[in-house]
This record gives sequence, structure tokens and C-alpha cells, in this order.
Amino acid sequence: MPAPINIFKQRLKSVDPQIGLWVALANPYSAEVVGGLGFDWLLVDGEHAPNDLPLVLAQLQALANSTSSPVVRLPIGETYLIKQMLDIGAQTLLIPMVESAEQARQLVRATRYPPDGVRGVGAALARASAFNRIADYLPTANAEICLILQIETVKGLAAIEDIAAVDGVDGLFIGPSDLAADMGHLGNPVHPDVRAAVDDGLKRIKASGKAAGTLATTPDFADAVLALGADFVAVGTDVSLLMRGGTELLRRFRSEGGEPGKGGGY
Ligand SMILES: O=C(O)C(=O)C[C@H](O)[C@@H](O)CO
Repeated sequence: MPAPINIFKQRLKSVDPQIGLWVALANPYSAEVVGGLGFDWLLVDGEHAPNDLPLVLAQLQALANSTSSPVVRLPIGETYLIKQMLDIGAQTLLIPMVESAEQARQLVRATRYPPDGVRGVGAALARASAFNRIADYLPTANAEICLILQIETVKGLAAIEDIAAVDGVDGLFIGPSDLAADMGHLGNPVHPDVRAAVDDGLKRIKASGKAAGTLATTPDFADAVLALGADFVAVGTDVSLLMRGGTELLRRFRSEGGEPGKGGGY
């Protein structure tokens, strides 16, 4: 029996875009709630949500029966973290702040077993191999790993073609918030200059033959990048859904209710 098929990776080859949701409440119960909504993918955020390895594991377990594909974002692209996330069963990783082809090559090697890479062999202990019940996990795991690298600085934008050309990189994700900050528009991911840079970056990623994705902070933003041909787009976050829904509900009964966050949507 081989490693589990990575549905998210497979769907990147289809013409239909994958619509996702950012999951940042850092809780397996709420992850299970959104896991039943029907999004194509759910981003378990290990960078900006208070997620540690055990909590990411609990959310992967909570999503085990969901039709949504879990994508796990690491706080940083460190080899040991990649090893740990793959061993607990993550098959699609999002790595922030990538700015060069050399960095991309190192990240690819961290996701692959030798001789293609340096992933440590611990499958006998790992959820990823169903605790060694998947007899052919080791020879089949590499092919089911999907590596998405984040482009979210001006330097990263300039290196898109070099990064996309690295074998083993399956997609590039443009991070509008950090890109806006690096462009001098902190807190305004929908600034016209940022929007133009995101759109141009997505077009270049597509032209490179790799999958292009982003987090659209407003519905208009989502419509625009989907029209450009983006392959995987997160269209909201669990945190903002809770904040916006709670704010609007309270305002229904109490006029002094607060305002949903203005930080660029979500
Ligand atoms: O830079 C971005 O935008 C992203 O990488 C997504 C954000 O980090 C996400 O956490 C929402 O703020």
C-alpha cells in the first residue's frame, strides 16, 4: 500500500481553482467545524496562529474525514520543522518568506527522502505512514508531497522565475500583507501598487508553469485573482468570520457595537 494520494496536489493540475479558508483559531474543534463546510483546502497556520506541533497534529486528526485538503504553514522553512510536520501527516506545506532559488532547493531537499533529499527516516513511528501500516510509505512518500513557497517581499517577487524553475516546487503563494509591508504599505494589502504587484506576480508564476495562489483579503480581490487564473485562493479566515459575524450580530441589538477589523478585509 503506497503513501496517501495528495488530492490538493492532484487538483493543482486541473483547470478548476481550489478555494480555501485560512484556519487560525488553533483549535481542533473549530477546525472540525470548518472542515465540514466544503472548502477545497484549509490552511492550518503555524506562522501567525498559536499552533505548535501537537496542536497542528490535533487539527490534522480533526480534519481526517473532511473533504477539504489540509495545507500546513510552517513559521519558517527549517529542515527539522519540515521533518516533524511531514511525519505527523502533513502532505502539503506552505513555507513563508522565500526569496531565492537556493533557498527553494534547500526546502525541496528537506521534504524528500534520500537520495532526493535529507528528510530523516522516522516513518516507523509516524502518523504519516499510519504507524508503519503503510508498507510502501518510504518509496512512495516523496511523490505525494506538495511544496508551496511564499513570495512576500520585493526580493522574492524579483526571483519568481528562478524559484519557480526549481524542481520539486509545486506552487508559489503571494502573501499580500507582508508584500504590502515590504513595499511601504504596511496594513494595506489592497493598495493599488500592492494589488498590481500581486497580479503581476501571479501572472509570472502561471507563465512559469507552476501553480499560483494567494490569500484574497476582499471578495473583489478574490474575483480579480481568480479571473487572472489563480490556481488556489484562500478567500477568508476563520478568525475574521467569527469577528465579523459577532460584531454584526451584536450591532443588531446594540448600536454601539464595534466595527469589524479594517486591516484590509479578510
Ligand atoms: O503576507 C500575507 O498576506 C500572508 O502570508 C497571509 C497572512 O500571513 C495571513 O496570516 C493573514 O494575515
